[in-house]
Amino acid sequence: MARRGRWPVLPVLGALLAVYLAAPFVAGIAHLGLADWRGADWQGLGQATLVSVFSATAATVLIALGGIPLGYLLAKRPGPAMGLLGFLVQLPLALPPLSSGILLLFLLGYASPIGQLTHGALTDSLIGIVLAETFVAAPFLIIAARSAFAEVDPVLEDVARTLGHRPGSVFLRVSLPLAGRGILAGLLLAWLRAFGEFGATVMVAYHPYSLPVYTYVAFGGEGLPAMVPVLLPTLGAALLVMLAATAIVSPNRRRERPAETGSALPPPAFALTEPAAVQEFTFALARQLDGFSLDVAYSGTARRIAILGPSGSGKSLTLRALAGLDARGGDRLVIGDRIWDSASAEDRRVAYVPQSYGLFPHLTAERQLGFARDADLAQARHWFGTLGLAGLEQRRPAALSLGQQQRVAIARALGRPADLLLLDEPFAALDTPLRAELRAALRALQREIAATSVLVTHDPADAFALADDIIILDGGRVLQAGPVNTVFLRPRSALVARLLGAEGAAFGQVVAPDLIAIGGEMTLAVSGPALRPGAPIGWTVSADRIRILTDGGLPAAIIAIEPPVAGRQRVIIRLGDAELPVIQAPDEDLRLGPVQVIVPPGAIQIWDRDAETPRG
Ligand SMILES: Nc1ncnc2c1ncn2[C@@H]1O[C@H](COP(=O)(O)OP(=O)(O)OP(=O)(O)O)[C@@H](O)[C@H]1O
Repeated sequence: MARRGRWPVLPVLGALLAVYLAAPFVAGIAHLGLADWRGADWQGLGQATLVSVFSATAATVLIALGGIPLGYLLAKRPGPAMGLLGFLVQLPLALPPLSSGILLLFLLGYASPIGQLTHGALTDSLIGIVLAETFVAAPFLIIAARSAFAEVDPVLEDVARTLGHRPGSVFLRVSLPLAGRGILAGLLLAWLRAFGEFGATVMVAYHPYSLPVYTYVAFGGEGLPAMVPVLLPTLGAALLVMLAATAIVSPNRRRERPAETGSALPPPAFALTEPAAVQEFTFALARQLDGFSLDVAYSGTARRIAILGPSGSGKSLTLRALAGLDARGGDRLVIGDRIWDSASAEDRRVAYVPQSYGLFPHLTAERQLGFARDADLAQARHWFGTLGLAGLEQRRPAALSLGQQQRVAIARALGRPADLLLLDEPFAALDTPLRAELRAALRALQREIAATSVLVTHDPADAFALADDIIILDGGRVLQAGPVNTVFLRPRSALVARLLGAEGAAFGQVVAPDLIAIGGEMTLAVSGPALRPGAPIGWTVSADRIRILTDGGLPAAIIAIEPPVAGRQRVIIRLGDAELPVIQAPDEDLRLGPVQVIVPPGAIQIWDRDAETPRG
């Protein structure tokens, strides 16, 4: 369809408004020549300007003192009471300033109790101007501060707590710096609003003249020609503050470039150390949330534990509870000789690395390392170097690749005394080669540290590589826990087998403690704990562990061949009564029909169907 002849409506509408907004300034320039420069009352104008600059600055200081904490509370403590408070403190913004002035007179005027107590000092005085300006301008800062604090990622504040910082210190070292730009912009806006305040000021404090009141009086006495000199201080202040605001809110001029990932990583340099002493690790945690309840428990002596479960099963909640975040009464947490049942996050010796790594965007890697309240900089630097990060000390997180960010977070977490290393989905954001590289680095690290590590993952491969014990979660409950191998070979149910990566499931019966019948008069030798002869079982095999041969294996048949995807080919075989997927390298010679297969006993997962929970 022809588009010619169409009016660009949106640009025209925008341009019209822009022209209207700029036009008064142009008109003002035209009046410069007509202005009565000689007759101007420069002394009166100077005094009024001083009054306005002083009062706006004093009001802004008052607004900052109360408005920044108020903005923080409004952002971080949601609830009906805070909602009501937020509504109330924004009301002055909605009121015509004259009405605000009347309300202030009810409160502070001569006839009010406060007015009588202060002998009228709060009206018709410089203090009165400051109070009127504070009332009208405060919402600008409160709103800006609330939005700026709301944008601070709560994970960063959580991480700061696990690094030993109390709430006041978290506020000063994390929340305030990160919200700083928004707050500064709000302060500038509040100053401008206070500087230009007329309506409330004229009601509360007609004297001494502030600049807007002086302007009004001069206009009434001398008319428009006297106005050009009067406009100068106002325009000057507005220009200065606008320039400052633009400089504050404009994005970082200097953009650091993230370093390369993958093969550019220097190899980790771990030392070989003696295995750490065995210690007890026990926890029992319960949380009742809106629509989700968590009730998990574990007890063992493994030093490397993986929590595996599908999305939304409660893995991160469990990890947060172990870190002492959202601590509740009734928790049980024992590690070695330490009992942390009711210890807060600040007091637990945990190294917590959340899924997003939780690096503070305003700090260089070096300063992240020294951030913990009880940071041992030498130890943190040791981990920094060991994890192959040397040379990146002065980089901020934005200039680090994801893999590097993860390792900085681990070095920071371990750069202080820690008995428990908590890692939430450490590889979730990484591509496959980097994943493998960092998995190897983490494995080496686990050997070197004395801390017990708990790794949250939804990938069974992570659990096999990095855990001795595994806890399988679903719907906030533990489905099974125990040594990785045992849980793999003897999952409690088909669901557990599936969560451990099994794709198909078949039925059979135990013939001997290490032999199962799978239909078609076939039997399979299996490994793992002894089975109960006669028991009905479910069984499956990891799809990538079955080998298809032309000769020398068990008789089977290929019943489906799927096209190769990403260098892997999936076929379905029939073995006994079972139909199982097999994943292997693409093979052009594969045909439907009889084949032979090898099924390693250690790849066969078996569960007792009598004992299987109904959920499976
Ligand atoms: N503060 C909260 N209030 C209410 N429900 C919550 C809260 N935090 C988490 N949940 C709910 O608790 C459940 C478990 O969340 P959790 O983050 O622990 O899952 P997860 O197993 O880590 O999932 P994923 O693998 O997707 O990260 C989810 O249904 C989630 O919506």
